[in-house]
Amino acid sequence: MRDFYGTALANGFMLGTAQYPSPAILAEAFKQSGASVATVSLRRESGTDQAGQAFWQMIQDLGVHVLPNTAGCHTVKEAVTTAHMAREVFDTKWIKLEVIGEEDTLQPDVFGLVEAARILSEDGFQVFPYTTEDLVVADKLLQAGCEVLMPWGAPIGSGLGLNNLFGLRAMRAHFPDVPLVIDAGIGLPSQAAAAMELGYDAVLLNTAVAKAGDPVQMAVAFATAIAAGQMAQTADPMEPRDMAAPSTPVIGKAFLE
Ligand SMILES: CC(=O)[C@@H](O)[C@H](O)COP(=O)(O)O
Repeated sequence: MRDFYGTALANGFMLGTAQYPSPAILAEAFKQSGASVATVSLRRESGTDQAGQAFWQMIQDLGVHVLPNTAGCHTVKEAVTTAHMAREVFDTKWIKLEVIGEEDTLQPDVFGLVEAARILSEDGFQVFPYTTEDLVVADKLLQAGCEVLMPWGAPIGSGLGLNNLFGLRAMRAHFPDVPLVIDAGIGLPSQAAAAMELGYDAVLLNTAVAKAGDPVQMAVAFATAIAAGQMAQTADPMEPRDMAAPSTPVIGKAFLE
């Protein structure tokens, strides 16, 4: 697995912290799954009141890498301000940058995203941009200083999985050295496994775990699938072929060697 701004993660499971039935279930989902990164929205949780402080403390106590995000920001200014607040609260340079451009799909405003990425990178942030699978935008984000890209699987909260396999595969092939994370829209562990099999370095998801009937069990299922997908990828999977090929050996030739 590629490093994220020089940080090697124990696994490719990045888990969101919103919408759980209770803080105890959230904590247990992290503990049992071993997810290595927790992403936190500063705009949804109040950082100043007592409940907000307790929530931040609980996240810190999970002992995982914290990736604050700018979820809910619609302008460059909002996103940049939120990133600054996040750096103060969590004492980290990491920021998952979201600049939402369209309400029905929560599609990123890629123009605002590139601008905000440049401003934050120049200010010393290590930016994880939530983007589409557009290769031109990806290039602009890299030029703006991003060293990680996070293309969407599908719209946030949709659970539709990997909507554009061609685009996601092309992105992996086009940027072989860039750490890539599928962010958003993942509904099932099998989709997360497929992302890792494509050669992605991590998967970030929230809704599919938090909204499951049993979030803890679902988090473990995702952790298992992500590990399996990564293991399969490094085992050099076979190339699919159009024609049949007998898998039963001819007599007297059981092995290739
Ligand atoms: C938590 C977070 O950062 C979300 O904005 C993220 O994109 C996850 O999306 P899903 O809820 O679709 O998994």
